[in-house]
Amino acid sequence: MDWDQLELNPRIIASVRRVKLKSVREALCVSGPDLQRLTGLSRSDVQQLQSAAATACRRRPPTPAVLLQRGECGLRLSVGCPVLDELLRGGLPVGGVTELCGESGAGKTQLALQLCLSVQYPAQYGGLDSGAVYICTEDSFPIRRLQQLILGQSSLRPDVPLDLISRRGFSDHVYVEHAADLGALQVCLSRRVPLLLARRHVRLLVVDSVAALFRSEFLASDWLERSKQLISFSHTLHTLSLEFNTPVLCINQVTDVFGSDDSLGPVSGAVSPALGLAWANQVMVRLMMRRLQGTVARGDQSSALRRLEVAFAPHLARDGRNAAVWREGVLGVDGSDRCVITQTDVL
Ligand SMILES: Nc1ncnc2c1ncn2[C@@H]1O[C@H](COP(=O)(O)OP(=O)(O)OP(=O)(O)O)[C@@H](O)[C@H]1O
Repeated sequence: MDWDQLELNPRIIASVRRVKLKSVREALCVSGPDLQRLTGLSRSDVQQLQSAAATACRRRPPTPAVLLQRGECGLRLSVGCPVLDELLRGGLPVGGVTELCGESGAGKTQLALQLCLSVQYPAQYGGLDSGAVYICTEDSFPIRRLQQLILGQSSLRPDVPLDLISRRGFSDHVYVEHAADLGALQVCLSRRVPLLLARRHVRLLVVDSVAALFRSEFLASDWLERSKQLISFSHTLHTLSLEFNTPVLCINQVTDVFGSDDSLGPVSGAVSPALGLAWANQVMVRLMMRRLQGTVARGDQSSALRRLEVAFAPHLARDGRNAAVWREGVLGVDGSDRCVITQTDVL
């Protein structure tokens, strides 16, 4: 950054130039009286100089609310399906943390893998022309399923020219990390992930899943320590997301909801995202994936019916779309005769 970029009186800039400080940042390493002595400026001139330099050097990422206000959250990462993109007004917001929660087998990992491929397309096809980093905390990375999804890209993405799909080395741009405990996660998020983001190798961060580590490492009585760690973890995610303009997707499990009288056991069919309010307050968008009582038929194939719902988001209505997991990926049920719902309780 050059001195001319600072909003300062040209007389002050001329004086500071004579001293030959290497950079604007260096001016902040010299005390006020020393700057006065070196430049011959008055105390108030030096104060103006220091505050202009500090403002210019401060890299405070704007909050999601500010980004939304400025319309900078407009950039989205497509999910790779028009029906689901329509629900999300284009896909995942690029600045902020999105949580995808749901019961086991709901299809969360399937959607996350699909996003790892979608991010690799150019912007005109809803991608960010970059790779993804996928942090596994619990299970091993589903490499076979990823390869199957790569082979299915031509069916999933009829909007993309075939030669563009076949030229992409999709699997070379998905960086897999394993973090078995909070210490390993911290190392990963503070060293390797920022490096991948800074070098523009990736522009999507997936954590699968957040609940696993925070559930296993803390006893119920450690709730205060757990909340502190959760807030510090989410702060790291927000900073990475906003500094590198990168969507962050956190997968989370759900827990059964118990009625007021615990002896009656869990309320049938009622679940709530794991990790409670301390975590819920840290995410910008919460999506929920559920398995419904029904199936979707397509030709001679059928699949269990699912539903992707917006639980909360600053820019989205609470709404949902029915979906299914196919060999080529997760697709919303689109009302055309391609998919027939044979039995369901929610439409
Ligand atoms: N090749 C495939 N073709 C069709 N459906 C598939 C295929 N592979 C997986 N599925 C569906 O995806 C489901 C698993 O989804 P996924 O692994 O995303 O669940 P999840 O929500 O991440 O669960 P968990 O929290 O246990 O990891 C399977 O039960 C199956 O219905």
